[in-house]
Amino acid sequence: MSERFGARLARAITARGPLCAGIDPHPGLVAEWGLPADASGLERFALTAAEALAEHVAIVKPQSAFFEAYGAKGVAVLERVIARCREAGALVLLDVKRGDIGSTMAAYAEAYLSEGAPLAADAVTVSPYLGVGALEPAFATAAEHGRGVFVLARTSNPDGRAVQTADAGGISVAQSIVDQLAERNAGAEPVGDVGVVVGATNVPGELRLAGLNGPILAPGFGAQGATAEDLSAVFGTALPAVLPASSRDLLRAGPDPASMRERLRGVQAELRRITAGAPWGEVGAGRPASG
Ligand SMILES: O=c1ccn([C@@H]2O[C@H](COP(=O)(O)O)[C@@H](O)[C@H]2O)c(=O)[nH]1
Repeated sequence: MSERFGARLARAITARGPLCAGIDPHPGLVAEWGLPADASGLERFALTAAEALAEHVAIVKPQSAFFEAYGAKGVAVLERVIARCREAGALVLLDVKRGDIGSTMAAYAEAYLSEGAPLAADAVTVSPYLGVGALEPAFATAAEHGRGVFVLARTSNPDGRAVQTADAGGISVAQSIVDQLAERNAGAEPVGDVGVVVGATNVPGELRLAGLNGPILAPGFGAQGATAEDLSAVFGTALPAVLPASSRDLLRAGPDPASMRERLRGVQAELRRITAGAPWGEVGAGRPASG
């Protein structure tokens, strides 16, 4: 069996910091970069971003939707972007937000998490709307191949609030997802292989995350308005397990790679300031994690 994802992630973050750089080739950004609205423009955009950023971050998150929009050619570009990021020593978290009944989930797991699959990444995002149990094939395939899974819990968009904060027997739906995943990660060192997605735009104190023993992907940082201070406030003592994710804020500095790297360095400096050198992954067990 390959080395576990949680161990690989912790090592990468210790070397390069916790920022997760997103590659989201929004059509508007592709146009702003002066590139054509076709698969060749998509490829120039995504590979330029990968070359500028991937060497300097622990983890890169391509957003699959923007590649799928170009059909088979776009998916072929995505394969090349995954390969390029991994060559640069970054882990790749493919943002696909898949979720289905278990038998279909097994096919998604093969597509994204099995060895040798054309779109295999180091980790993927999944949706628990069909039940955390339905995601079992993804957890199993990920574990078998040293890969990870990030489950949506409390997303960064305002529309997520109603369903995710609904009552699930005395706790919120989001908290029940976190708690179920915490059981899976129990005892893993330095952290488990199953993470959650919790937006940096959320209200401090809404979730108890300290017991998760897994990584927390925090989109909403940057273009959606959350700042480094918000990360501190929202995640509290769980901050050492957080991977702040930022896409447009970095990509808007392009197409010049040096300008993108300069923006990246600025964001990384901000993150060092709020984490004050605390080792990544060491969350105070049993303490309230946020708020
Ligand atoms: O709750 C969520 C889950 C995923 N995302 C994704 O993250 C990036 C954010 O991009 P920015 O440009 O930094 O806003 C994007 O791919 C989303 O699909 C999220 O925003 N919130």
